[in-house]
Amino acid sequence: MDELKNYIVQPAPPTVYYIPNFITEEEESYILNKVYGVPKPKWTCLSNRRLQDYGGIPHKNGMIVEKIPSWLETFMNRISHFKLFGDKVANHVLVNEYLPGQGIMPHSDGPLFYPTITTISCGSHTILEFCDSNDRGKICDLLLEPRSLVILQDDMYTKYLHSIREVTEDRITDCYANLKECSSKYSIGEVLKRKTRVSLTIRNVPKVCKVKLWNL
Ligand SMILES: O=C(O)CCC(=O)C(=O)O
Ligand SMILES: [Fe+2]
Repeated sequence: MDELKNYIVQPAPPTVYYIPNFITEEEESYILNKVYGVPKPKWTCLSNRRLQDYGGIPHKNGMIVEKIPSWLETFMNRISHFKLFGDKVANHVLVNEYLPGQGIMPHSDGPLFYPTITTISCGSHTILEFCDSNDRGKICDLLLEPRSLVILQDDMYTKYLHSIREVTEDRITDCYANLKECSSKYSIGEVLKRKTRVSLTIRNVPKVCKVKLWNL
């Protein structure tokens, strides 16, 4: 945790860490190859995005644990190293794919996860927006660059909702809370076109059940 203190995003409510270039370009291509190399049934298709679950499907009675491929474990270990999940390690990865114009409605990740979200972005930037859960008033926006890691905890997990707007481009404003932490230097007014973004959301599901499989 201590090594994260240089990455805290100050104008945002507690707590946001933003690490640009958390992975290299080679690792980004490697992740994209693995994500697109799965058999088609691995994808769950929703109306406005596709996703893949690794580690199991979180459930209130406990997640039935599934073996995670070793290529993903490499990145989970890199996250677990920060000790963000109490005395536990990451045990679940949600892969989301967004085409330009796709997004996700305001929501909170809820009680099935330890209240820390860590997300690696691949292939495109996006804008992650936060709003108040009562009046939907804007709290802040974060510019997530490709290859970055964002970590959300505390009020940013429990109190506010997060969302991604269904747009194909974003105009840079000085309102992005992490603009000065970004690796690229953007000019105000510049327009960034969204490409296909694949995000890896790496979390801990505290309640798991290991089913015993009998040989009948
Ligand atoms: O893709 C992202 O960065 C956010 C995904 C998300 O909020 C979720 O799946 O709960
Ligand atoms: Fe979420």
